[in-house]
Amino acid sequence: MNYPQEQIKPYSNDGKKSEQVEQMFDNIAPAYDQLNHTLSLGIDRSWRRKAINWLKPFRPQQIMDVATGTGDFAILACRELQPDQLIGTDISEGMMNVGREKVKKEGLSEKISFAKEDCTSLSFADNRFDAITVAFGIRNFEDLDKGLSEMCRVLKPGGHLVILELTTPDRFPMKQLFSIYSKIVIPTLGKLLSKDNSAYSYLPQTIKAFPQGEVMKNVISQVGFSQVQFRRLTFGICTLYTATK
Ligand SMILES: C[S@@+](CC[C@H](N)C(=O)[O-])C[C@H]1O[C@@H](n2cnc3c(N)ncnc32)[C@H](O)[C@@H]1O
Repeated sequence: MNYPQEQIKPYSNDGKKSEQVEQMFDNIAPAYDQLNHTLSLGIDRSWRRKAINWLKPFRPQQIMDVATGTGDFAILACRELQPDQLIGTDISEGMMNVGREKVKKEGLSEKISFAKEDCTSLSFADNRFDAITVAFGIRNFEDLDKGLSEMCRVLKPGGHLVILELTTPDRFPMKQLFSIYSKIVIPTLGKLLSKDNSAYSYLPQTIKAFPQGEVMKNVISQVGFSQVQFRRLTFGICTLYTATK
């Protein structure tokens, strides 16, 4: 299926979305961590914890963190879940280079490795991982169905998927407040701190266009996952989706 966010590109209507997304994240990589925690007022840390806590009872040993970026989720997941191996994958080497440094500083290089992989066409064998995590990345995929199908393919039967994604609150007054925040605060601060004029306009546009809640639950189910559930966090600014293969 075609989804509206797949047509939204950071820089130009021409050219491949994935190439523009890669270039955008390479550009903003040095500023990403600071901007991320500033724009979310630090709440992203508690969202990440909730996602990881959901995985705890399953004790996954082989984990892939898709769209791992600068590795925040991978590092926390490694500390909390103590897997044998965690592979962070992403299309942006710029983002992963920041992550590689952080992993080294944290003394986790034995456990966490990084690999350049586009999630819509993964090089891993079928049934390779016990768990797959994706935090704030899936919205950028050029082909959402393909990305989800690939995750399903490389997950073991009975393995678990957890997705965190930004969403739009649907109730007063958070709906109105979030609208102002995403139209004014995010692009202005983003432009100032990242020096990329387009990146932080692209961000709110894709949040608005991306399938949410029940619609997203159906999208995840249709590629082959079962027991798909979702939970809105912080008035619906973020949604946690969980599923089993
Ligand atoms: C907003 S960042 C999120 C980074 C990290 N997961 C976090 O929680 O901070 C989104 C990441 O998704 C990556 N990404 C976008 N499209 C991708 C794709 N098709 N396959 C893999 N990674 C992708 C980007 O390069 C970027 O690093």
